[in-house]
Amino acid sequence: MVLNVNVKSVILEARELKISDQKTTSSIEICDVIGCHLCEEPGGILPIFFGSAPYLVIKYISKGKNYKWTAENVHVTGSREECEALRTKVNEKLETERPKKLGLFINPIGGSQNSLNVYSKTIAPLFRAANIVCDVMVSERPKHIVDIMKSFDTTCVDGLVVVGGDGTLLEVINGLLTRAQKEAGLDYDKPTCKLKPLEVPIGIIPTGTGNGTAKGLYGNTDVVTAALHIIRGKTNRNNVQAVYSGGKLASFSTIVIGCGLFSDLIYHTERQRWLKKARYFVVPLHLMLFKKQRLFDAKLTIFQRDSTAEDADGTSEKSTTYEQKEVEGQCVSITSSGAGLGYPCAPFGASVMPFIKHPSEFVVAMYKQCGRFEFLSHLKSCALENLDAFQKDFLLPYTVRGYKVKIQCSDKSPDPESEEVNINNLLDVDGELLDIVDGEYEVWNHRQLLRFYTSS
Ligand SMILES: Nc1ncnc2c1ncn2[C@@H]1O[C@H](COP(=O)(O)OP(=O)(O)OP(=O)(O)O)[C@@H](O)[C@H]1O
Repeated sequence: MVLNVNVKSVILEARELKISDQKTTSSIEICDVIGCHLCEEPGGILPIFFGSAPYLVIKYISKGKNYKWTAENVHVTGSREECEALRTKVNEKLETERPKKLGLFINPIGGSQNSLNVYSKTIAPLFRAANIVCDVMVSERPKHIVDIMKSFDTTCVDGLVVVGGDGTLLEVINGLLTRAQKEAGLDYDKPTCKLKPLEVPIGIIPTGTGNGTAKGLYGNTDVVTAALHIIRGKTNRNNVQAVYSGGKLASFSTIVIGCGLFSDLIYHTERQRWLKKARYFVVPLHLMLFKKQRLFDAKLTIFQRDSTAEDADGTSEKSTTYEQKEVEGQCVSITSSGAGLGYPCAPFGASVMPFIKHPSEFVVAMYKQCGRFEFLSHLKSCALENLDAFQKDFLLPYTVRGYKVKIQCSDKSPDPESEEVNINNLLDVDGELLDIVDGEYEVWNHRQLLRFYTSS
C-alpha cells in the first residue's frame, strides 16, 4: 500500500516520523525505516514546461500477523529543497548499527533451487533501498562454502548472510567457529573448553527446505521478513550446541540433534533424491505409516545443573559441577532441541520452555516405542507449540546442560559394514547427517557463541 502525503504533513520526531493526511495521523518508528530516496516524476509534456516534480519515497517496515513483515512506501511530495532536507534528516537518524556491507553466500540448489532468483528479484532491491552493498558468492559444489570460510576475511564486512537452508548455514557456522577456536589456540575438542564467540553477525534468507533456524529467529520462513530483520541490523547473541564424537568436536548445531528415527528419516529421504522435493513428504509419510519403528538399545548419560552449586548469571557454566544420571533402554530416538537457547521463536520453542529454568539448559528426550498416530500427534503438538507436547507416556524428557549417548549394537560382534552399524553411526544435526564414531557422541551447550540478526 502506498500512502501519498505532502512534505508539510511529515514531522520528524526523536524516534519516529509522524505522518498526517486529511483524516488520520500515523507514525513510523525510525528503526523501521528501510531507506529514503528522492525520485523524479516520469517524463511527459507538463514537466517540459513546468519542471519535473520530485517526490521522496520513504520505504518502511510494516509488521503483520504471524511475525510477517513487508516493505511499504510513503510518497512525499513538495519542493525539491523540502524533500531533500527531509531525506537528509531521516538518513542521519537511521541507526549506525545497521549493516552497510554484507558478505552474501548463495546456495543455488537448496530447497526449490530458486535462491538466485529470490536474491536478484526480491532481496537485492530491498538491500539497495537500504544502501547496503553486497559481496556475493555462489557455491559451486557441496561443501564449497566450507572451503570459502577457511579464508574469508570477516573484518571486511559488517555481517554475513546465507541465502539457502540450514545445511548451508551450518557450513558457514562450522567453518567460522572452528577457525575462530583454532586461531585462539583453544583446546576446542574438549567439551569443557570455553569457546571464543564469533563477533560478525549472521543472517539467513530461508530458501532451503526445512529452514528451522530462520523460523527460530524471525518467526516464519518468509524471505522478505528475513531480509528486513537483516536491514534493521539488530542482533542477539545466541547459544549453540556442539556435538563431540571420537574425542573431537564434530559439528555445531542451532536447531535439533537426533539419532534413531530422526536420522533414519533423513537417511531414507536422501536415498530417494529422484523424487525431488516430493521426497520430503513422501518418504517420511511412508516410513511413519507403513514401516515398523526401528528400535535400538542406548545408554543416555545426562548432565544436569547441580542445584547446590548455583551460578547466578549462568555465564560460568563450565565451572559448575554436574549431577550425572544414566538412563538405559530400548528406544526409537534420542533427540535434543536448540529451543530455549536464545532463539525467540525456536522450533518446539514453547513446548520445551516449561522445562527450562536456566539459560544454559536445553531439553533432551528419549522416545520409547509408541503407536504411529501417537507419534504423529506429538509432532503436530510440537509444531503448534503446545505446552503439553512433551508430556506423553512414551517420552522421557530431561532438562540438561549436556548429555552423552552410546548406541549399543544388537549383534555382539557386528559386521562393521552392516546396515545396522552404518545407520547407528549416523546422527541428524540440523537436518544434515553426521558420521559418529562407534555409535557414541556427546552434546554440550555453549552460551552466546553466535550473533544473529534478529529483532526479539
Ligand atoms: N552448487 C552446489 N551443488 C550441489 N550441492 C551444493 C551446491 N552448493 C551447496 N550445496 C550443498 O547443498 C546442501 C543443502 O543445502 P541447504 O541446506 O541450503 O538446502 P536444503 O537442504 O534444501 O535446506 P534445509 O537444510 O533447510 O532443509 C549442502 O549440504 C551444500 O553442501
